[in-house]
Amino acid sequence: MEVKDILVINPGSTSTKIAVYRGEEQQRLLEKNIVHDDEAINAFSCVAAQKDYRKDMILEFLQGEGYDLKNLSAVVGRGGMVYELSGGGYQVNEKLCARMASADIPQHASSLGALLAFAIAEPLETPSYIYDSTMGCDLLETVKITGIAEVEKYGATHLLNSRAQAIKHATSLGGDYHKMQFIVCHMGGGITVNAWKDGKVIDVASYDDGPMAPERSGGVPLLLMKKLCFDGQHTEADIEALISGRGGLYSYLGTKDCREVERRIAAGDDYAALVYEAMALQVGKAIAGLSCTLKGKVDFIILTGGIAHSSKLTGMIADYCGHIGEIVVMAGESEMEALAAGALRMLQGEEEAKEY
Ligand SMILES: Nc1ncnc2c1ncn2[C@@H]1O[C@H](COP(=O)(O)OP(=O)(O)OP(=O)(O)O)[C@@H](O)[C@H]1O
Ligand SMILES: CCCC(=O)O
Repeated sequence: MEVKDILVINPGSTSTKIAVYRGEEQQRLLEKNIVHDDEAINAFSCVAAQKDYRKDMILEFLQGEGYDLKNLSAVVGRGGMVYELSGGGYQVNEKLCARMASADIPQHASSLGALLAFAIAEPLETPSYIYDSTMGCDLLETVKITGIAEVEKYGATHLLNSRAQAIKHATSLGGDYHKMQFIVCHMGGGITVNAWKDGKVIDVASYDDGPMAPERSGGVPLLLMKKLCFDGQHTEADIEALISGRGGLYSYLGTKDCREVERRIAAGDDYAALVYEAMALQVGKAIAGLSCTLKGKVDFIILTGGIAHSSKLTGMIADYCGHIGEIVVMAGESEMEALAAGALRMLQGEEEAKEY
């Protein structure tokens, strides 16, 4: 089939990134990072309720650019927090949308990817997809055992960017990432670390059990968490915000911006230096833990995401875990290109679009 354009939608907690890629060459025609007003976002009762607000802003932008939606061959969104998904791509249908909007899954802006893609594509009778959902890991059965029989570990991670960077690095080595064993640590507002074998994520240190991050708590000793949960002062929403949104660096230093933390350290702020060192240590410990899942055979360790721009932090992490394998810094992310490339493969039948 002739591929015209692919609209890519990547919803984040504070912004919706969109881009239009043209044809098999994937030439980027348009792109925009729509930044949302904090107050507007906070006024919604849940993430799914933001769908029409964000959809209208996307359509307004495209209309303003004079873009004709009839040129779209597909719309692809970031995959969200549905536990049952595995890696790769899915066709979006009503059942998947209902699950992404359900209150039973963790609240995360990525779940809007399917809802927005479907809402825009459906009236155009155009296919919609998600690719590499945040929950699309293939955890080992042993990894799923938590220590409490009622609850099973799930794998929430930055799968999309991790796979994109791993493919890039493996290709630069002249290899196939399916045949390599490695660890990817994505460091943005949240930090997640994942272990890869046979082209799949088999273990994860996530934002609720892994390292602290600019706005995430990471794993906190359970008895201390129990105390906070039952102290009569914290609501469920407060606890959720401490885990994701107001935890991590923000909780200690009142900022989520690592550049600001580094400015404070340079100005002699010992407390900022202590907290930043703790974050580097926790990342190093997560990488070391995952090297155990890979039984010590680690071909490389990729540090990626916005914070990987900091040579200070990547140096501190390498200091803790450089003995485990070669550290490769790939700052930033390639999520938009990865979504477009996934959609193109599905449109062309090179990769199966799974059905939920
Ligand atoms: N040059 C730099 N040095 C240090 N930190 C940086 C630099 N550039 C960006 N950062 C930090 O990267 C973080 C944001 O990263 P990024 O933009 O990848 O996150 P995000 O997209 O908001 O979240 P996520 O990646 O978790 O979805 C911020 O803490 C920011 O301060
Ligand atoms: C859930 C994976 C991405 C994140 O931590 O935000």
